[in-house]
Amino acid sequence: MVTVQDATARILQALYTPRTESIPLAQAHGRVLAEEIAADRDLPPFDRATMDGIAIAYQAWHEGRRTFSLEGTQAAGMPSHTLSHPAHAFEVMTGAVLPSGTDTVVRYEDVSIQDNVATITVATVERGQSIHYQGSDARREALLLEPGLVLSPAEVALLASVGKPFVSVFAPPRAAVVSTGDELVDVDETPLPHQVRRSNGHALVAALEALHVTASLSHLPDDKDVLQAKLRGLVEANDVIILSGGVSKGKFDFVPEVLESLGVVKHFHQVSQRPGKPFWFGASAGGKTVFALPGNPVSTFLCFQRYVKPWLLQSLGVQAAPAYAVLAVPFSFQPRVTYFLRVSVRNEQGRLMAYPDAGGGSGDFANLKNVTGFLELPLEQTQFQAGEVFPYWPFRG
Ligand SMILES: Nc1nc2c(c(=O)[nH]1)N[C@H]1C(S)=C(S)[C@@H](COP(=O)(O)OP(=O)(O)OC[C@H]3O[C@@H](n4cnc5c(N)ncnc54)[C@H](O)[C@@H]3O)O[C@H]1N2
Ligand code: MOO
Ligand SMILES: [Mg+2]
Repeated sequence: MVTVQDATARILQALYTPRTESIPLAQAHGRVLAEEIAADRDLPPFDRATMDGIAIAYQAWHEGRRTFSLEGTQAAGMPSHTLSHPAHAFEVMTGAVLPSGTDTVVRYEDVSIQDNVATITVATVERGQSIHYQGSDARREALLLEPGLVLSPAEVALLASVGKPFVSVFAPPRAAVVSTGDELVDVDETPLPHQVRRSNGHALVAALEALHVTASLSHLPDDKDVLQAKLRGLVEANDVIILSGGVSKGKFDFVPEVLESLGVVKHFHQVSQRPGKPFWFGASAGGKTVFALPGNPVSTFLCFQRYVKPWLLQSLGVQAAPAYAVLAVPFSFQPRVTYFLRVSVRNEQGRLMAYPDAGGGSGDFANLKNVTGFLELPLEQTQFQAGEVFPYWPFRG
């Protein structure tokens, strides 16, 4: 038996090394960047007018000039015009290059124009106003993005602006989800009175999909020989296998011994936690990682969120900040194990307040629909006060 902390440390020592792949920008959202992205030009690439109005030479204003003959219009997308006389001005549009010879933009609202002469109608004009200067956001060749970043729409914009129609991202691992159990039938089957429909595998595949990992799904019986034959092939063909069921003390819980017979070395079996105590974790010499999660549905689900997801993210170099929430009401829990309390978290004036809805044990997965995640209550404590802050493992959003 290991603690949650030991289990976490051992899992995070067994990261896999992802391959990289080049994907179109349109598919980049949510993927993890695998290359450094530098500015290919200054950002912005030229002195850019930020208001529609007129561009003047400030010195003329400073010397008392208020009326300016207009030489023409500098539209966005046109090469820079040049002012021929400091007492003149250009009309200039937002997004246009500042005409050379000018250094200040006065917006239309502060100007009146008649007979091609603009008169400034406000009392103050600052030198350089309403200009977004070349290179003021980033210089050419400046590092903008680093590997390990989960690409949001904001970075998609940046990638587009530096001319990246394709981007290098970390490829997801080849992943297989395997549920086990003779009592379980498929979703589209009608269970006999002693059977139940299997759900864990579907939940795991969906949870992986949310992380851009497409996993195969299979179901195996509680039969040592079948498990051995099928798991051998799955371990060979994948980087990570996530099993559910067959890891506890039952007469038909063959998963750990079968995995070891296939050369998957046990890193731990059993964690001092609830739910999910019978969790088994191992890796093969060939760098294959196996999470054998306890079959009770809430245990399977919790172990994925608490262990598999961080393993995957860290393998991709993602530095995910831990989340915390405030226990909203007192709670007590007796055995000295880490307790993952089901909670519904609400943001109350900027504080994430966690309201327990513990449910009816680790078989009660219907209750997961009421909650937003798990609060990790440490094994050192049995009484937990309202207002105490604990790690929080959300599974929504
Ligand atoms: N003598 C002991 N018995 C048990 C212990 C123990 O320490 N000593 N631990 C209990 C705990 S905690 C858990 S969790 C379960 C884990 O058992 P297994 O990993 O061996 O899982 P199974 O026995 O195969 O199944 C348990 C339970 O979950 C249901 N299940 C499994 N897979 C699915 C699925 N894909 N979809 C829906 N439901 C599933 C299964 O029908 C069982 O009801 O062991 C305790 N026993
Ligand atoms: O993990 Mo078990 O599900 O604690 O009951
Ligand atoms: Mg069992």
